[in-house]
Amino acid sequence: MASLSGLCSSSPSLKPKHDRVAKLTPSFRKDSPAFSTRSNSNSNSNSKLSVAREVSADLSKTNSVGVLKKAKQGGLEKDPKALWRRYVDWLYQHKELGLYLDVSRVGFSDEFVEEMEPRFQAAFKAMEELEKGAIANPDEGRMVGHYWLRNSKLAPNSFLQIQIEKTLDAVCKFAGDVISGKIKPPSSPEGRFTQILSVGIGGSALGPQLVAEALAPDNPPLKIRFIDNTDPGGIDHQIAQLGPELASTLVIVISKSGGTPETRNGLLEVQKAFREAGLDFSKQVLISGRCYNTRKFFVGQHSED
Ligand SMILES: O=P(O)(O)OC[C@H]1O[C@](O)(CO)[C@@H](O)[C@@H]1O
Repeated sequence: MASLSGLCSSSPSLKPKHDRVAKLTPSFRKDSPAFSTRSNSNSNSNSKLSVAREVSADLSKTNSVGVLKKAKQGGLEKDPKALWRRYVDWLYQHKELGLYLDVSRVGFSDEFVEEMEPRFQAAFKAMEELEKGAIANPDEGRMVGHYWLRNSKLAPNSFLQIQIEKTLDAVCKFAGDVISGKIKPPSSPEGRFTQILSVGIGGSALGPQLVAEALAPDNPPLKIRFIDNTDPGGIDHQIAQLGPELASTLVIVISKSGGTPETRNGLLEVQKAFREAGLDFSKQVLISGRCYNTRKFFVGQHSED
C-alpha cells in the first residue's frame, strides 16, 4: 500500500544535496525507519519507488527553505527553480502501479510536516495493527480485512489466508460459469444471464458499485443495477426497468451480517416480482454472506458456507 512515507523521491542519486526536509522529517523519507517498517510487509517496495525522471538542472542555487517560508505565509511560490526543487523533493512514483503523485504545489511547509509527524506515525501504527487483525469495528466485533483481500499473504493467520484464496477461486469460477452460460437461468430466451440485480446497502453496495464503475468494460457481458436502499418506489423502478429481462437476471443479495432489514426488504420485494412473473426465484438468486436462514436460495449449487 502506498503511504505518505513514500511521498518523497527515493532515488538516492536524485536527492537534493541540502536536504532540509530530510533532516527535519527523517521518518518521512523512504530510507527512514518508518518507511522500512511499512515496506517490510510489502517485499521489494523500495525498488519500485523512484522519482519520475532524471534531474539534470543545477539546483545548487535553489532555495527550498524560501519555498517553505512562503508556503507558511500562505503565498504561492513563483520562483521556477525553487518550484523545481520542491517538485523533485516531493514527487512520488510507484513504478509497478504506474502511479505518480505530485504534492509539490500543495502549500505545506516542512514545519507543518514535522508537526504532523506524530499523527502520521500514529496512523501508520494503527494501519499496521489493522493489517495484523486488530478489531476495528467494535460494534460488529470485526477485524478489517481489506488488506488481506488484496494480498492474502498479509492475512494474520493461515486459516484466513486459505479462506480468502478458496473464496476468490470460487468467485472467479462462478463468474466464469455465469459468463460462459454454463450456469444459466431456467427459462430465459437468451439461454444465459444478461443482467445482475445487486441487493445490499452501505458497505455491501458501495464495493460492488465501485467495481462496476471503475473496472467494468464498456460493454460488459452482464449489465448491473442496484437496489441499495429500502425505498419502495426505487425498488419498483429497478424491477420495471428490467422488464422481460427479469427472466435472465441474476439477483445477488449481499450482506455481511445477514441481518440487515433493508436488504431483506429488497430481497422479499424482488422475490415477489419473480413470483408474479412466474419465474423460479430460487434458480436465479445468489446470497453472499450469512444468509437469512434461506440456504435454499442458491444458483447452480447449494452452499452451506
Ligand atoms: O452488510 P450488512 O451486514 O448488510 O450491513 C450493512 C450495513 O453495514 C455497513 O455497510 C457498515 O459496515 C452500513 O453502511 C450498512 O448499513
